[in-house]
Amino acid sequence: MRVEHQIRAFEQIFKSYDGVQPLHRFLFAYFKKNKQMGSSDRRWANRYIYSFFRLGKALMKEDQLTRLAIADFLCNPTPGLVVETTLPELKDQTGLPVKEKITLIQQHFPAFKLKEVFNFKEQLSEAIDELSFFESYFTQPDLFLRVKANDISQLTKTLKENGVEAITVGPTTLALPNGTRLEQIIPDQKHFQIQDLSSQKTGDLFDPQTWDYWWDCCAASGGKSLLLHDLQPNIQLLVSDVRENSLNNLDERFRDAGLKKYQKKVLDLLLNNEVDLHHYEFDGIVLDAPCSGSGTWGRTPEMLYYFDEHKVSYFSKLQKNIAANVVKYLKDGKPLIYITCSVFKKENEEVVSWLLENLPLKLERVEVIKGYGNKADTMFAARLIKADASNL
Ligand SMILES: C[S@@+](CC[C@H](N)C(=O)[O-])C[C@H]1O[C@@H](n2cnc3c(N)ncnc32)[C@H](O)[C@@H]1O
Repeated sequence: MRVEHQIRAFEQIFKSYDGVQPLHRFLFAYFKKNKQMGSSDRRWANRYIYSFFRLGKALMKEDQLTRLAIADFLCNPTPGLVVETTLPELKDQTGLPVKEKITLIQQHFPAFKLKEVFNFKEQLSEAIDELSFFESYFTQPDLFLRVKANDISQLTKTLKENGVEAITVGPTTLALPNGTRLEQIIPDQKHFQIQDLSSQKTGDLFDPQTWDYWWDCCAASGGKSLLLHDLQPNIQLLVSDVRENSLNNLDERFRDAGLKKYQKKVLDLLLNNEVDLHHYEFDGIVLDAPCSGSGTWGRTPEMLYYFDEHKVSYFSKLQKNIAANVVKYLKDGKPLIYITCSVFKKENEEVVSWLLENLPLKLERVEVIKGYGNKADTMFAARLIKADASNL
């Protein structure tokens, strides 16, 4: 029977996946190896495994098939065969809003606790509304584009002609349904950047001035540098990262965006970099720090199941050490922009408190950028100004 076939495919994937690599990468290799799976098999397997992880650790005492049916019910507006056969009493309710579906699940399964979807003891950052945040896991986040204001209407039109409804969420931001195959519609991606809405909003704290010299010190492939450059094209930039291969992807993106004045270095910011940096003094530093990524798990829900909470303390220590090593290259009176895509207090407010206590910094602005109401990631950003230590 078809439903049994779907369930077997789901079970085999679940059994062979151990959470070590990102699920999308694992599935890519898995489908390549299991060529007997047709496109419909792959689509259903994808839907089931992602929905399953979105349930986090809720109702762990229920059997796996019941949990799969509950997850599929909560995450999808149309019924799958698993819901039809395992929870037939709910199969006509799949089109209801998520909130109402949660209430139905609570009625059928009184042991269901929303907070077990995000089952971590670490405290969340204070500004986060827990229930809305937990609920957001049942909705797949959107795909966001950052577009030049002049290009937004043409891009919206092209997308529409190709059957994609883009929503304008700001003067330079479009939201698209996740899974939109952009590269097939617009192969030349020179006129926009794929960047989450909350990540775009971190730019509100940058405020770069003409001819400033900024350092994007954990640059990866340069998302924040491109944002800086769009805010103020006349700046000079140093971009660095510990991973050389991530920096390799950046040249083409920068060229396409017209970002020419930059220097690139591979630097491990846990080490002493005096030899490389002794003559540098920056007008601004963006520290987009390595973190748990817990604000982005709506896109990688496997983490709700596999994340090892002990890593939060590890990241917190790393963040403090990196910050301490970069602040010495900042001019007095100039900003350090500390950013994480974490929702944990230990990586956010607690790191900022530590920075204020231990480094010559004053807090100018701090914000939890809540993406859960906008189908976006949740991020944390603080703007800290370097003060002459004698004035503190
Ligand atoms: C959150 S990601 C940066 C994302 C990037 N800024 C963007 O906008 O796409 C954090 C980066 O920190 C880098 N990183 C981790 N440990 C580091 C270290 N010890 N020194 C320098 N960079 C490090 C990682 O390689 C990773 O690329």
